[in-house]
Amino acid sequence: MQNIVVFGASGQLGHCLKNVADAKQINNIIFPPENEANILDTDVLSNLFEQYKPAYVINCAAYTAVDKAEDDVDLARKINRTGAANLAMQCKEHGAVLVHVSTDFIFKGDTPHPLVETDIAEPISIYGLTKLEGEQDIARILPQHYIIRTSWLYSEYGNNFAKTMLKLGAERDELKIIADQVGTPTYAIDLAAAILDIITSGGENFGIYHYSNEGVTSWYDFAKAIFDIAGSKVKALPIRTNEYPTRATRPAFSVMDKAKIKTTFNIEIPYWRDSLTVCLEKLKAQ
Ligand SMILES: NC(=O)C1=CN([C@@H]2O[C@H](COP(=O)(O)OP(=O)(O)OC[C@H]3O[C@@H](n4cnc5c(N)ncnc54)[C@H](OP(=O)(O)O)[C@@H]3O)[C@@H](O)[C@H]2O)C=CC1
Ligand SMILES: Cc1cn([C@H]2C[C@H](O)[C@@H](COP(=O)(O)OP(=O)(O)O[C@H]3O[C@@H](C)C(=O)[C@@H](O)[C@H]3O)O2)c(=O)[nH]c1=O
Repeated sequence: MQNIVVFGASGQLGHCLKNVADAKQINNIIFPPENEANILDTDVLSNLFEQYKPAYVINCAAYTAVDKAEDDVDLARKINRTGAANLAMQCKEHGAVLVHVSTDFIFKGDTPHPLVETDIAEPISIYGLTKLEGEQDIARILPQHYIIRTSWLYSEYGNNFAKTMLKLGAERDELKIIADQVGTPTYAIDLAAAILDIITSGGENFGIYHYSNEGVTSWYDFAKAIFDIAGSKVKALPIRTNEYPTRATRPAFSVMDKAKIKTTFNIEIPYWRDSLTVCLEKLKAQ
């Protein structure tokens, strides 16, 4: 099999891809460090594509600070839109397939049903808008793409809600957590495994796919599960969105329908609480 190159290798999902690729003994996968693989530097990209001649490129590089993006629009757009477009152009020139990771935050969050890939995207934050622009540029430039929208990523790596809850839970007696934003957490290790399964299947079912863990929850219930499984004594109090003001607005409902990815690639998706248990066990063992 030809080379796979991962951009954004030091981030949360990049780490998980490395972990899963090692476990699956996939050896033809390259993880160049960010300082040697800036997706905004087209000369650097050109050299990397010449050097590794990838058949597949996985883009995990992104501006993911949702609140900060509201005041840092130019940089968020550069990384989430221009960076994604740069990779698509390089892929087009060098005959590579691009696997790009996107987000549930491209949706407004007001549908009465789990979101399917063809539902209208209507972002309500700068992060969501710039991620959508990235998707649209890729689709325009490169038909050979997989855009995988995921939600509420967490793992033992990087910064994420699960690790924040464990940290705050150890410092405080009680925590107020939003209970009226509903979605599905995704263990980044499960997503990494799904991405590598799609690539190694070698098919050409290009397009947009939704992937999260199975089930539905709120941030409050997610936090409660984290505390229960970890044995934390902290008291979690459910609150409404307006009781926890944030710079960016987040979707109230961003549960995604995964039928397309499951049937196309024959993927089995774990239930969110089962995967959370696995992750918390790994964190405990660290
Ligand atoms: N985290 C989440 O909850 C969710 C994430 N997603 C999407 O999943 C993908 C992976 O997210 P996740 O791993 O959590 O994100 P992280 O923030 O952990 O990782 C993003 C990585 O991108 C790197 N990066 C930023 N700018 C550039 C650049 N110009 N060139 C190369 N690399 C760059 C960052 O490096 P540095 O740290 O040095 O800036 C970082 O290593 C992203 O596309 C994100 O939008 C989707 C849904 C949920
Ligand atoms: C820390 C904290 C957060 N919250 C709320 C705020 C917010 O609505 C929700 C999650 O907060 P966070 O800031 O950790 O997560 P956030 O950065 O909003 O997570 C999002 O990240 C981007 C990258 C995505 O693509 C999304 O899918 C989603 O995972 O929990 C509380 O209610 N109480 C708290 O103590």
